[in-house]
Amino acid sequence: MAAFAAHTGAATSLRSPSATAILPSGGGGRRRRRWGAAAFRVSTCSAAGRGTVVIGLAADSGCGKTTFMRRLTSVFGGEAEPPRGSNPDSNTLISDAATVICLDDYHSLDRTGRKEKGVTALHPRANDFDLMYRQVKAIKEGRAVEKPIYNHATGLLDPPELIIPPKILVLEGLHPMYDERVRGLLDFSIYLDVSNEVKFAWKIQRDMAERGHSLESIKASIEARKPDFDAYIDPQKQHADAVIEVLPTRLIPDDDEGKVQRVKLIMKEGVKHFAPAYLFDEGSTISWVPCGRKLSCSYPGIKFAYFPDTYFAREVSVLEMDGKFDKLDELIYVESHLRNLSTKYYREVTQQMLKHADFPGSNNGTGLFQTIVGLKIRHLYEQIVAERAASPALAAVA
Ligand SMILES: Nc1ncnc2c1ncn2[C@@H]1O[C@H](COP(=O)(O)OP(=O)(O)OP(=O)(O)O)[C@@H](O)[C@H]1O
Ligand SMILES: O=C(CO)[C@H](O)[C@H](O)COP(=O)(O)O
Repeated sequence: MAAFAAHTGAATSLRSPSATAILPSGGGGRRRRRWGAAAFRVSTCSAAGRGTVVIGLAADSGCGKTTFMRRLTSVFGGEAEPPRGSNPDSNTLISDAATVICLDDYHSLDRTGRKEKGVTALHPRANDFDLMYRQVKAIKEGRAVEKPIYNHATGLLDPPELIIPPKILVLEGLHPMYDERVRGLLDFSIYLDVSNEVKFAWKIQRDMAERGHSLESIKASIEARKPDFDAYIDPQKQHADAVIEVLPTRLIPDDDEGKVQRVKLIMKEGVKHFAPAYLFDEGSTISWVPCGRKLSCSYPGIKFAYFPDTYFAREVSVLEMDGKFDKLDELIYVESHLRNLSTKYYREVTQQMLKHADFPGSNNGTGLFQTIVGLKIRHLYEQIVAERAASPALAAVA
């Protein structure tokens, strides 16, 4: 418990590991829980010292957040693993530099509570934004917190786990940009915008094949969530610094198989420490078919585009890829035509993609753009650290 004592500091929201605490309400009422030291895992991440850099990743369930997180933590080095020796149903992932927390842990209503009150997990009433704000702020300021755990296996709120401030904290989930106070703590934010058609295809693939759900129940669950998705989740994309949009292909007329996707990386201009990647010539409008002698393409081929645009009245740069790669090692040909990738060495994008060739989306724009955003976040993190090192006053207020 030495590490715990060292990090608790003055956070008023912190509780002693053996104390009784009031947790966010579940099952319709406030619940009292008692927990012991065995429930906690002391993170191997060292405290950031100069303040944690906080990244937000928003998307609906089943839109690829976990896959993106695995790509992102890999860019920083080391495998992301669940906390060791703690709750096996923890949603947290810890790697050398980053800790990823899932915002489902801030559900204030458990599964029964939501059913009783007739709200979905996407509704703000089912989530404790006050606690989310207090805890993210504490971590950003270098103080450990005891974060609740929402157990997806049981649908209950479990005893909390200790989160020690890492160098990089990633908030992944339904609502990282919903609450203005939490949004204000983010150093960078991403929204994964998967179109209904594609979302449906992915859900069917996962929930039917891996979770044994029926087609009807998947359709019903998507329909039931849609009003709250439209009201509370989707609008967050206007606040994101980068949006990865996944759409049906335009290369196959009336495609109904959903195996090929058109993916857009929408990058806000003017974001500190974030210079959008581009194709050939910054600020131009470009359409590029790389298939030919240097890139193998089977039907329906590959088409790239790059252009300036506006998104929610903000200036953005857009990179677009429609189609899929046949041979991932040939990706170097595409990589060598992209600029401002924030790579540290030749072929880094290609290497990252090859390293995770078994991840979903590795042969298309989802994997490529997630990898590029991962590199951009590493660059942003390094810039923030360098800036704080150069200006101790900045570090103090971070
Ligand atoms: N880029 C992709 N291309 C194809 N399928 C994908 C892609 N990303 C995710 N999927 C599919 O969607 C499923 C969900 O992906 P993932 O677990 O990364 O999403 P998630 O947002 O973390 O989901 P949840 O919030 O429900 O845990 C995967 O099992 C996979 O079938
Ligand atoms: O939208 C979700 C985010 O992952 C889940 O549906 C929500 O967290 C509720 O989880 P469960 O369905 O396991 O009770």
